[in-house]
Amino acid sequence: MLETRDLSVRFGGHVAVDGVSCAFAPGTLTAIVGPNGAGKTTYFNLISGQLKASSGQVLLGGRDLSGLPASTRTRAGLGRAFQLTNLFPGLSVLENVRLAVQATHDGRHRRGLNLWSVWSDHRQLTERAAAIVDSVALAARRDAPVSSLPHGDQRKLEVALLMALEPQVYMFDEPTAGMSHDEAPVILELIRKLKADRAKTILLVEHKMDVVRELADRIIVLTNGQLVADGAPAEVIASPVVQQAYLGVRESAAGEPA
Ligand SMILES: Nc1ncnc2c1ncn2[C@@H]1O[C@H](COP(=O)(O)OP(=O)(O)OP(=O)(O)O)[C@@H](O)[C@H]1O
Repeated sequence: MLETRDLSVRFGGHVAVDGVSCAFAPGTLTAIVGPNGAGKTTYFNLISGQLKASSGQVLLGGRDLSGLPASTRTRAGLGRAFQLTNLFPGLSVLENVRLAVQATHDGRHRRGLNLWSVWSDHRQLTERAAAIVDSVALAARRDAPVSSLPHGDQRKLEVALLMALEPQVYMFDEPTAGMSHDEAPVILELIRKLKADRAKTILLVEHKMDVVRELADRIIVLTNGQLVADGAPAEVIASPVVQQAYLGVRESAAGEPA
C-alpha cells in the first residue's frame, strides 16, 4: 500500500500541493486528474522523491520514505518512468534495457564473482531485456542507438525501462503525450497488462479523459494542490465539483479537459 499523509510543498508563497492524504491499494489503477497547474506532476515528484516535501509523509508498505532520495525510493519499489536523459544515448535500445534489468537483478542477487554465473546471468538478463523490448513493440529497433529514436519510440523505451525495474508501484505521467494515434495503443495495452497483475499499484496522471475512463478503477482530482474528489470514475466524473472545476462543457464536447 502506498500512502501520502498530509503531503505539502510550498514554492515561495505558493502551495503547489496542499495537505494531500491518500492511500493507493495494490491491484488498483488510480488516475490523477485536474486542471493545468493543479499540482499533479508536483504530487508525483513528492512521491518519487524528485522533490522534497515541505511537510507530510510518503509511506510504502508501512515504511516511511519521507526524506529519502529518489534512488532509495526506487529500490524500495516506487517506479517512475525514466527521463531518457538518464540513458546511454550511444548504446542500443536492447543494451539500455539490459542495463536496467541488470541493475535490478544485481540489487537483489548480488553474489561473488563466478564466471559461470556471470555468463549464465548475462544470457538470462539479455533474454529478459529482449522480452521487455518485444512487449513495448520495439523489437525492430532493438539494435538502434537510443539517440536515433523518434519521439514515440522514446516513450515506449521509457515504459520498457520502468518494467525492467519490476517496481511495486508504477507511476505514469501522461505516458502517451506526443505519441501518434497508431503508437498510443501499444502503451495503453501495456498498462492494461500491468493492471492485470493484481499485485501492482498504478498511478496515472492523464489529461485524456477517454484514456482515464478506460483504464482507471478510481479517480482523484486535484485543484489548486488540494484533493477535491476521490472515487469511482463514473461517480467522480459526474460530481458537481469536477464538472464545474475541471471538465466543464468542453469535456463532453471534445473529450479532453481544458
Ligand atoms: N520547481 C517549481 N518551482 C516553482 N513553482 C513550481 C515548481 N514546480 C511546479 N511549480 C508550480 O506548482 C504548480 C503546480 O504545477 P504542476 O506542474 O504540478 O501542475 P500539473 O497539475 O502537473 O499541471 P499540468 O497539467 O499543466 O502538467 C504550478 O503553479 C507550477 O507553476
